[in-house]
Amino acid sequence: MKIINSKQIKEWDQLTIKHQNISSWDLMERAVLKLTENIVNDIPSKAPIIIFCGKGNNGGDGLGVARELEKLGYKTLIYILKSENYSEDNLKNQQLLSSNELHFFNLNEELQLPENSVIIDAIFGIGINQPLDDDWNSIFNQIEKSNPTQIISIDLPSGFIADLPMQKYFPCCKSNKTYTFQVPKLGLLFPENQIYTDEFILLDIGLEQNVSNEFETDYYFIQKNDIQKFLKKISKFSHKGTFGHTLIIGGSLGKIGSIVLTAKAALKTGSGLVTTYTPQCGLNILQTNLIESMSLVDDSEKQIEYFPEIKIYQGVAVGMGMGQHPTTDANFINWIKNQKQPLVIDADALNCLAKQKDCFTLIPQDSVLTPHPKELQRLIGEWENDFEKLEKVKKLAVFHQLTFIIKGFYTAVITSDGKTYFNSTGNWGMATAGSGDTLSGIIASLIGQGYNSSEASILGVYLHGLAGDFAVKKIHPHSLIASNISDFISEAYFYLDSNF
Ligand SMILES: NC(=O)C1=CN([C@@H]2O[C@H](COP(=O)(O)OP(=O)(O)OC[C@H]3O[C@@H](n4cnc5c(N)ncnc54)[C@H](O)[C@@H]3O)[C@@H](O)[C@H]2O)[C@@H](O)CC1
Ligand SMILES: Nc1ncnc2c1ncn2[C@@H]1O[C@H](COP(=O)(O)OP(=O)(O)O)[C@@H](O)[C@H]1O
Ligand SMILES: [K+]
Repeated sequence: MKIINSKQIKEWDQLTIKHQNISSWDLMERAVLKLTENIVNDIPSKAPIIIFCGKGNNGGDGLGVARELEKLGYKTLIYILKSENYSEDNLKNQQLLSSNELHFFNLNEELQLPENSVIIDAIFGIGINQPLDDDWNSIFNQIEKSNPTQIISIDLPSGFIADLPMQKYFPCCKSNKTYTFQVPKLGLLFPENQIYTDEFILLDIGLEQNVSNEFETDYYFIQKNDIQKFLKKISKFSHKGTFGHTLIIGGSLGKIGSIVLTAKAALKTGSGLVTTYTPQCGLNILQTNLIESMSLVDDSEKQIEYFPEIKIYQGVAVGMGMGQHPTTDANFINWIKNQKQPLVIDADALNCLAKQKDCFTLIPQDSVLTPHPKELQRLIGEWENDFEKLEKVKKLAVFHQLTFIIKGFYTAVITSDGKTYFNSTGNWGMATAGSGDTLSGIIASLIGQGYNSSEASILGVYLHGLAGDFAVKKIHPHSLIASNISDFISEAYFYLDSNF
């Protein structure tokens, strides 16, 4: 699914109105019904509800929801911003409510807000592209002080600017949940913006799909149907060779577990053969814990000193648990600069590269780098905000023809053609030791199975998160450990095979 900016969404609304031969009111009514249908599941039937409405169409949505909730027997208190210029559909919605139900407010007013209410925030949506006046802080503070049981935002937390960096001092309503229409808004996907809403939920309001080609973007949100489109078909004549031979290079004394995890993930993702290359201390551990894998060992007991020939392998991952012994570091650099085939580069291999000047020139084209935020910062230096981070990485990806995976919630895959794919699967239970090692194994396996680096990264990140999501249905997120993720890759595949 494409992620487009606020201006494009407004154009999309207009094109939908034209192509579907409906009015803007009809579209708002669709939004209102979808919102109500969802919001009623969030609200206990007796809960006091306060709906804050602005003067534009976001306020119009809020007023419409108030009307529908009242029809269902809920009691609502409606506050609407006093204004001279309401949007047409906002006014029409006001007229459908009796005037004594509407409380008009000014920014400098003390409001009478009952405590422990559910607040619906429909003041601003995608209609703002600059920060709100500081005066808004008084309203947002009063909302917060009233101890609401939950705050639900419509389309965006009011004051949130979706397409530009937010500054902590910009006034903004902070909510527990945001129902956002049709497509995710870019800023909602950034880790630095998690303070504005705990989660967002997409609501499909039937914007015209036939016109979505009109909108150019470099940003995508990856869901099941996107992934299904590029899954390879399997022939019944397939054999071990079809699914590739994956090599996992890494480990050091005390960190062999990371290689067990990576190799297990590669096997569970479907590699035909998996070989590991570790220092000697890894041999017994691997041969005992993962009998399906084959082991090669370095001459050295505790850390890798000589890196292997990799030509016969179709997928190669390097760096997990490798440590940063000076000999390992020096020989890794000598080795990598002579490689021609794409590698999945993780953990200590990234840390080692980060110590080199112009490190990206040493990496074979089409390689995949999988840094977590700290590793990324070592590689590219500081960034001011997440927009700048993405721009920095995009430039490097295009210039050096690499794929970067920035890990976290909504992991971002930045490909060598400058596009960014945000992942929609995964959960906090996956913030556990070795979860990244598992991801590297999945991606190396997919490259071994013939996916190109971008496809393997997008699919791998999705599969990893999905396996984690299936895992937490059976295992509490606190108790989830990395090897559990691999155990649920099978469930993830079943789900992708299905059409529901
Ligand atoms: N037909 C449509 O176009 C649909 C629109 N929808 C809703 O409409 C919203 C967009 O509506 P609007 O375009 O009216 O925008 P908003 O309702 O988000 O805000 C617009 C109002 O805010 C004022 N404003 C803008 N920047 C400001 C600032 N920095 N400080 C103070 N005031 C500012 C504008 O003057 C205008 O009155 C969406 O977020 C969504 O909730 C939905 O009903 C779906 C259909
Ligand atoms: N809160 C979260 N939500 C979703 N995924 C997460 C979350 N926290 C971590 N992850 C995922 O878990 C993995 C952690 O990787 P990493 O930090 O490299 O772990 P390790 O070094 O222990 O293997 C990444 O794929 C990341 O996207
Ligand atoms: K809002």
